[in-house]
Amino acid sequence: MTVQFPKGFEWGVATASYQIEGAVHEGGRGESIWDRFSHIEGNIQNGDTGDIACDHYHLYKDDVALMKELGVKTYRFSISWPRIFPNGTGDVNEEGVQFYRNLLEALHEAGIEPAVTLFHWDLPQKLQDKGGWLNRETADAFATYAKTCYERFGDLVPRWITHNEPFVHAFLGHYFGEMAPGMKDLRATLQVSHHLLLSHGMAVKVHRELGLQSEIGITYSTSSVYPANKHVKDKEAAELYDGMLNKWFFDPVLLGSYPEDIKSRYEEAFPLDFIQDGDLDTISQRIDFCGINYYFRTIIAYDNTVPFWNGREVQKEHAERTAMGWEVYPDGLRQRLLECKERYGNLPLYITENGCAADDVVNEGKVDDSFRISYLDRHFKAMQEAIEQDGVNLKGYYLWSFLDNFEWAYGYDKRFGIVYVDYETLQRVKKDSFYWYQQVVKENGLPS
Ligand SMILES: OC[C@H]1NNC[C@@H](O)[C@@H]1O
Repeated sequence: MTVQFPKGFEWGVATASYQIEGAVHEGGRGESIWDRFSHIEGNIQNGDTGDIACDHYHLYKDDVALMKELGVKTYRFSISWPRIFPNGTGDVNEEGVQFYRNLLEALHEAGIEPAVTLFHWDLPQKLQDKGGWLNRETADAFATYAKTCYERFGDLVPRWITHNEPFVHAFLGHYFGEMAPGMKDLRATLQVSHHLLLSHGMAVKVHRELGLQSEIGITYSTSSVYPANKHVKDKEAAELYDGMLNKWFFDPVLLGSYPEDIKSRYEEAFPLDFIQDGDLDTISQRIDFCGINYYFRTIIAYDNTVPFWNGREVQKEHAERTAMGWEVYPDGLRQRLLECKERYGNLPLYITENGCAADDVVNEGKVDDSFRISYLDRHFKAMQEAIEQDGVNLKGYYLWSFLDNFEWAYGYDKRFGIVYVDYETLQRVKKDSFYWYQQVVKENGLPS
C-alpha cells in the first residue's frame, strides 16, 4: 500500500437534487428557481434543463445498489426544498417526504450513511417571488424547512449540511449572473450572502434545541489563492480576493466576524445595514465539522479596474486542465486544508466535493477515464500529506460526483461522474474510475 489513510476515514460520493432527480412536475414538487432559470432561453448550454436529468427520482433504488457495489460508507445528497414545501412555507408535501424516506431507508438497508445537504441552490420559486435570499424572511423559512427535515428524517440522518457553497449561490447567482436567479448586483449579493449565513446559524440553533444526536456543519466552495508574482500589488490583490472568496464566508461562521480588509472597502460604497445586532452571534453557533469543496487553485494579478478586490484571475500558461478548463493543482488542496487548520483551529473537516469533468465516451460498454483516475490519485496523495504531515483533522471524502449530471449553466456536456449516464436511455455505465475508487475504498488507500 503506497498511500494509506487513517482507520475510520470515511469514503463517499456526492450528488445534488436538481442535478440528478428529474421528475420536476411529479410527487407534489413545487417550482424551484432552477426550473425557472433553466427554461429561459440562453441560460443553459444546448438548452438543457433538469426536467429529467438522471431520473434519479424513479431510479434511486438502482443507484443505491450501485453505491453498495462501490462499497462507500457514506453518500452526500441534497433535499429539494420545493419537494418538502412546494410554496417554500405552509403545508408540507407528504409525497415529497415519502420520496426521501424511501431513499433514506434504501441507503440504511445498503449500510450507507447519508449526509444530507438542506440547500443546494434549488430555492422554491414562490420565495424568490418574495425577494428570495434578499428577503430576511427567507432565513426564517429556511429554519422552518430545516426543522421539518430534522423531525421527518432525523432518525435516519447522522450528518446534516445546512448550505452548499454559499459563495457560489450568492456571487454566481446575484453578481456574475450565470446561475439562478441570474441577478447582477454586488450589494444584493452581499445581502444574500449574509442571509444565507444567518439562515445557517438559525438552522444550527434549531438542531441543538431539538437535542439531535446527529452532527451538523456547512459546506464551502473554496480555492487556495496565489499572487500572480511577487509584486506587492499582486500580493495585496490576492489577499483581498481571498477575503472576498473565502474569509467572507468562513470567518462569520468560524470566527464570528466579517474580514475587515474587504468589509471596509464594501462599506465605502454602501452601508451593510442588512447586518443586524446579534446576527453574528447566531451565525457563529458552534458546528461539528466544516465541508470543503475543492477543485482548483486561483491565481490573482493586480487590476485596479476591478472594484473592491482590485484583482483578476489569471491562468498559468501550459497548465494541465480538466474539461471545465480548471487547472489540476492538488498542492492547492493541501494548502487550503492547512490554511483552514491554522486560521480556524483543528475543527473536523470533510472534503464534501472534489473531482473533475472529462470528455468521457463509452466504447464497447466501457469508459476509459484514466485522466480522472490520475486527477483523483494526485488529490488523494495531497489529502494524505495534509493529514500525516500537516496534522489536518480530515475525517472523510465525498467524490464529486457519483453520476454524470446537470452541470448548471453547462448542462449535460460536462461529465463529473464515476458512473456514466446515457441521457437518451438513462442507462448507467460504470467508468474505469468506479472500479479504481472501489479499490481505494476497500483498501482505505491508494493501490500500489
Ligand atoms: O462544478 C462542479 C460542482 N461544484 N460544486 C457544486 C456542484 O453542484 C457542481 O456540480
